[in-house]
Amino acid sequence: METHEYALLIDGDRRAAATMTVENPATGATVGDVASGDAVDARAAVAAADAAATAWERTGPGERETTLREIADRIEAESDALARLLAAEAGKPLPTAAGEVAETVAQFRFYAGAADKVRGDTMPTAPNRLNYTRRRPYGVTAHVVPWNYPLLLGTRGFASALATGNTLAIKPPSLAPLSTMWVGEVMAEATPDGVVNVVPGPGSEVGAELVGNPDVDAITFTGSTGVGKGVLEAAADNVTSVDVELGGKAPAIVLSDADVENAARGVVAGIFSNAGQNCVATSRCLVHEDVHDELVSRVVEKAERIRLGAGTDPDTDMGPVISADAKADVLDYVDSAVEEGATLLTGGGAPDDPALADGHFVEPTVFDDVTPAMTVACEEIFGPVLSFVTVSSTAEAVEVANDSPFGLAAAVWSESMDATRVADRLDHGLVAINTFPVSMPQSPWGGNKESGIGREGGLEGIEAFTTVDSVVIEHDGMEDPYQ
Ligand SMILES: NC(=O)C1=CN([C@@H]2O[C@H](COP(=O)(O)OP(=O)(O)OC[C@H]3O[C@@H](n4cnc5c(N)ncnc54)[C@H](O)[C@@H]3O)[C@@H](O)[C@H]2O)C=CC1
Ligand SMILES: O=C(O)/C=C/C=C(\O)C(=O)O
Repeated sequence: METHEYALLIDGDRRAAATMTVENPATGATVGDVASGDAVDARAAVAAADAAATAWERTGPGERETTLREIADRIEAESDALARLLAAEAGKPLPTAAGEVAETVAQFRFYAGAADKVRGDTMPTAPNRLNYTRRRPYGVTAHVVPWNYPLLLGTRGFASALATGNTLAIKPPSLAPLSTMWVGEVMAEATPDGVVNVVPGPGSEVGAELVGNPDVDAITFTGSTGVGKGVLEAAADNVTSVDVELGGKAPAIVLSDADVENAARGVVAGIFSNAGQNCVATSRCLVHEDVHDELVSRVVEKAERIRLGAGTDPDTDMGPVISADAKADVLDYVDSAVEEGATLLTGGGAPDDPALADGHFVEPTVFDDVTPAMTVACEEIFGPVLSFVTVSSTAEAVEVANDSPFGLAAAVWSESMDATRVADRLDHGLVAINTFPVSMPQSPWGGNKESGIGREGGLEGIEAFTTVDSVVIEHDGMEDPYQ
């Protein structure tokens, strides 16, 4: 298979550095090599973005719209190859990778269309006075990107920041960095030098420098809650604007009047897509006792039909998890559930197929008899492990769903208005009814409580990357205040 090589991308230059090798988590085969930068490189990226900021802000929205459309067209033209690269480096099935590339293109087009719709307000104040607001880009924006949906999650920030006239310093994920490099190169080629800078490297060096650099004006970070709290502290030190999207423990609530087959499809897709490595993965299913048996049997039957394999194999339904460490963590959670008294219904280990022996595979795993206090019902697993918690009323389902430090996403299945009543009471930033949570370019995205601060996506992405200045005009001159 073709391999990919990427250098650091700073101020329009491709700069060499020590490299790190990227492996396919399904096979261990080398997918490519990427330069690994350090704090000095990250500072150079910020300096380049700072130097380019004023000129980029002063381009008209029409020019930025054209640029974003060019980027979208180019990614679309290369979408098959980019999807194959993403499938290889992240292990996700090709249709999932292709869907992520398609959404990347759609995000660039959405924000291209939004570039000339960044508006302010006029406010009534006093008879001879006009007060209006204008939105301005922050300036230099730092983007720390995760590996689970590097294109979808990265582009949400890249496209809205560029459309609103900001410049970018990007830290791709350390695992699966190559597709971010690809999109970074496309963006850099379409924009003046310094507008887009990309520095892969260790999070503790490159990421920490970007989020702690006083010349960065806004930060967007997606990743673990632990690292996210450190990012918030670094932002506080410099009083930098910051959005963080962190961990989750999404409840899938199935009420007694749900269409059980529809719910089973949604619960299975919600937990097993991307091998459960999804911050909105519906990893705890709060099922009403009246439909418990039917739902559980349908879910187990579907989980057992999922075909494991390499992302690049067209027969694959679910790929591996991202690394050997991730696999060990997921299997530790499985052990904890067994020790704490849950009933293992299917899966629970690595597959015994010798063809999968070189990959970090975990079987689709389903537990029943889970209580809300068990570790698997409380902590983010980031793997293909579903826990059934039985509830006996809608009120109990809402209480259990909200009793979590996380508040990112939830899903509700019901054929009645109970679905919207429940949605109304959930303290989660994203609620899906009769489907599972998915991202769309038009929709705001983000979490409550420890799942994050701020919203990106949709027109909220425009707000996330602009500051509001208020301008007051006195039409008839001032009275002398000292007379
Ligand atoms: N909300 C989400 O979508 C995601 C959640 N996670 C959660 O995090 C767990 C660990 O995954 P990781 O990729 O290791 O997440 P992480 O939080 O360690 O890393 C996320 C990104 O931050 C960077 N980073 C690391 N240390 C940093 C620092 N001090 N300052 C700035 N940036 C830094 C990393 O290089 C990476 O690009 C997962 O098992 C999952 O539970 C991970 C990825 C995405
Ligand atoms: O829309 C999807 O399929 C997945 C979206 C996942 C995220 O936004 C996330 O993990 O943060």
